[in-house]
Amino acid sequence: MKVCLIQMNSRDSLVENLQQAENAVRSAVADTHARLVVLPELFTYLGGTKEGKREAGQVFPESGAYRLLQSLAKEYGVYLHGGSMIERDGDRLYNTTVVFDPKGSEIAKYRKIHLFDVVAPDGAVFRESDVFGRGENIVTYKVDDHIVGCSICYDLRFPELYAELSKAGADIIIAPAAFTLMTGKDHWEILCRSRAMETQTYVLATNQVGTYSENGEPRASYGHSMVVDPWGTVLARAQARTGHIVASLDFDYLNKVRADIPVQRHHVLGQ
Ligand SMILES: NC(=O)CCC(=O)C(=O)O
Repeated sequence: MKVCLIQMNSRDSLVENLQQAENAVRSAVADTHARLVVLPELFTYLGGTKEGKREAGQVFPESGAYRLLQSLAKEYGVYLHGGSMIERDGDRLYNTTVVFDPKGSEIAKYRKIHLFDVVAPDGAVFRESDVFGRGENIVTYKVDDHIVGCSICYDLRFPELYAELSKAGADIIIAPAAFTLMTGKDHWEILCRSRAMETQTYVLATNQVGTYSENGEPRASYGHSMVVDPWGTVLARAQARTGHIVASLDFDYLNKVRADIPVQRHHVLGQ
């Protein structure tokens, strides 16, 4: 199965971000003919202000970002994993992934479980829970015969979520992200490779890249989106610029890794 990860530089303009995403999906599909295409976290609106986030909130299924992804999935006949967008449900906002199948039908919706409430060592303050409600459900869906598990960005730091997705049968786990430059340079690759090795799955980690601002403060995302195989090897890696990467997933190889080191059968604690 061919997969394509799109690395974007989203900012605080919904209109410009949707144009950027549409152009990126069109050129990625034309270039790679991938079966599964993945966008990054908050591709519709990143940073900005609390009011801006509320205005950019998308009501499902009628709002623009939802319709755009639906029509692109159908036009190209691909599975489109919509990174995440700001979802508005009544008064509440969520950081939400929506996934469409090649007919343009919604097949999964995942709300980010672990919200990024952190003061980074460089003093940058992130308080996602000031804006977003927390998701409560573990979500998987199927691409052809393969189960795909959903996570978003900070979720990468919580191996118990990945263990649950693995128990649910995931062969692929997807992590759209807006991982910070500051933390990403030290942690991103190690986290992606660790989660892939522990779960013996393909991890598709699609990051934002470049600068934006949040409440007037400068922010930067790390880039370096990557596809990691179940052995922990990086199959494809983006640099620190917008664009896309492609990789072919080999499920015979996945089965071999699981047969060689059968960790899923050897858990004795907490399973
Ligand atoms: N958007 C996020 O969840 C950021 C997570 C992050 O940068 C980290 O270091 O963790």
